[in-house]
Formats: sequence, structure tokens, C-alpha cells
Amino acid sequence: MEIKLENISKEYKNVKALDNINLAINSPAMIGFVGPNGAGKSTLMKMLVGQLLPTSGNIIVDGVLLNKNEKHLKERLGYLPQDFGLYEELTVEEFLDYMACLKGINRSKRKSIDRAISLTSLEEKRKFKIKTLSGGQKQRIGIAQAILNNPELLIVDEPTVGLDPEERIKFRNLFSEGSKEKIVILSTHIIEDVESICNSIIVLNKGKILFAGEPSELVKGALDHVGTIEIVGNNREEILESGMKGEFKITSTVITPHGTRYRVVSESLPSSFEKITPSLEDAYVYCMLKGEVENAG
Ligand SMILES: Nc1ncnc2c1ncn2[C@@H]1O[C@H](COP(=O)(O)OP(=O)(O)OP(=O)(O)O)[C@@H](O)[C@H]1O
Repeated sequence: MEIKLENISKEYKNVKALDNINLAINSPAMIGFVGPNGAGKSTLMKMLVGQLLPTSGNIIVDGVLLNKNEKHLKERLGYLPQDFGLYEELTVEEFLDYMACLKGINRSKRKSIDRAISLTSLEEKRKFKIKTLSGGQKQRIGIAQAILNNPELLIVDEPTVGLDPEERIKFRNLFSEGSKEKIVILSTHIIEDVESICNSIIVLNKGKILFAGEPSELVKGALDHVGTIEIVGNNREEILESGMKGEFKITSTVITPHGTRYRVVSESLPSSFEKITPSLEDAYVYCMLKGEVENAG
């Protein structure tokens, strides 16, 4: 499968949610969309699933304009939106049966439901009404319906919200294994999710792509921009003050027996800081910081 976004912009009444996005996605791919609240992640996802039309630009799926051949996409698509509604009075099984009907799964319906229930560990809850399930279990139902048709393109908006750490790891593996021949796109605020499974990361801010590429490339870009310092005594205020001015971002503060150890990300790291290898989270923070500086300049 091949998806191309050409000069995509989306304007709501007075908000430019996406600003001239260009992107090419080819299977297999496991892509993480990251960015702060309001960056445009959900808008971009809604556009990729044909739920929203761009104000301008084209989305081309397997060589055909999406709005000319939505059926081609819909047959291959699994989608978990951020605000997914569940029919609370139905049991898990009834709900998935209903969703399978909506998706036009007829022949292998029973098998598809059993597979989705098993992959999302919902066996014990299959006969329970949805209203009796926990938040994390409900999230699993959302994921189960998205994978019912074993989709070639799986798009999931913040899929691990509300899951406990063990479940998060399980879902990460599920998405990752599923991506071997497919395209899986997930949006998340949890960089660790991207770090552990995605071979591609797209950083969005204010409707623009700040970075698209391999996570290791993003990390490479932050080399020499991440450092640590242990402050003993009264310099603490000074450090915090320059941080506030945007010279650097403090990404961790640890109280030590001698003072306070800060981990910071900065465009130009003062020589008093010890340079350290950036994590993907540091690299993301640096990418955002650089974006802010470029915007201001
Ligand atoms: N239906 C809408 N009407 C007007 N503005 C909207 C609408 N949906 C989104 N927006 C605006 O578009 C921008 C992008 O929103 P979007 O939901 O795509 O961001 P996001 O990156 O998914 O954020 P979050 O991480 O908080 O879910 C925001 O400024 C938001 O307020």
C-alpha cells in the first residue's frame, strides 16, 4: 500500500490545523505521530481515514485520489479514533458482532471476532456488558474493533491511553507484529511507545511537520544539545531563570545528596554542562525547541 499526501492544509473556522503537509507512506511501516496538544495529529489521522476533507491538497492511495475511491481505502482500513463511542448496554461480543456487520465482514465473521478478542485478551469479558468494564478494558474493545478485518492500514489515535504498563507493552507488541506487512500509524504523547516499536517518527507542531524520518535520525540531530549539570548551592535560581527564557529546557530534575542534578536540552549548551547521549525524548524536546527558535526568528 502506498499513501501520498500532497500539500495538505486544513482550516477550521479560524484555526489552521494543518499547514501544507507533504508525506509519503509505503508499507510496511510502523509510524508514530507525536506533537503537543493541538498540533494537528488527530486532524491528520481523520484525513487519512477519509473522515475529513482537506481544505486544499490531495491524498492519493495506491495511485488513486482518495475522494475518487474511498471504497478501496475503507476495505483495507482499521481505525481507532480518540473519542471512540461504545454501546454500553451491549456485551463485548455483541458490540464486535455489530461492528463486523458495519464493516461488511460476513463470511468469516465468527473467526474474525474470536481473533480480535484473543489478540486483545478480552476472552474473560466477552459475555460482559461494556458498561461493567474498566477504562483500560474499554480501550481494548476499541482496539479489537479496529483490527477485526485484519486491516492493511491500521490507524490508532492514542491507543495506549488508560492502559496499565503491562497492557501497554502487550499492545505495542501487537501493533509492531501487525506492521510486518502493513502500515500502522499511531499517535501518542508517550515517546517510549514510539521508541520501542516505530521505525518512523513524525513530529508535528502547529500544523507543520517538524521532522519525518527514523527515530535514530532525530536522536542524531540532538547530539551536542543535551547535557547534565549538578548544582550545589545558590545557582539554582539562575539555571531555572535562563531555562524560563527559553535558552534551554529542563527535562529532568533529580535531588542528589549534594544538590540538584538537571538534565537539559539546549540550542547552545554552556560549557559548564556535561554533554550526554540524547534519548528519543530529549531529541523530541530539542526538535520542538528548534521549531520555536526558528518560528521566533
Ligand atoms: N472541529 C473543530 N473545529 C474547530 N477547530 C478544531 C476542530 N478540531 C480541531 N480543531 C483545532 O485544530 C487544531 C488541531 O487539533 P487536533 O485535534 O488535530 O490536534 P491534536 O494534535 O490531535 O491534539 P491532542 O494531542 O490534544 O489530541 C487545534 O488547534 C484544535 O483546536
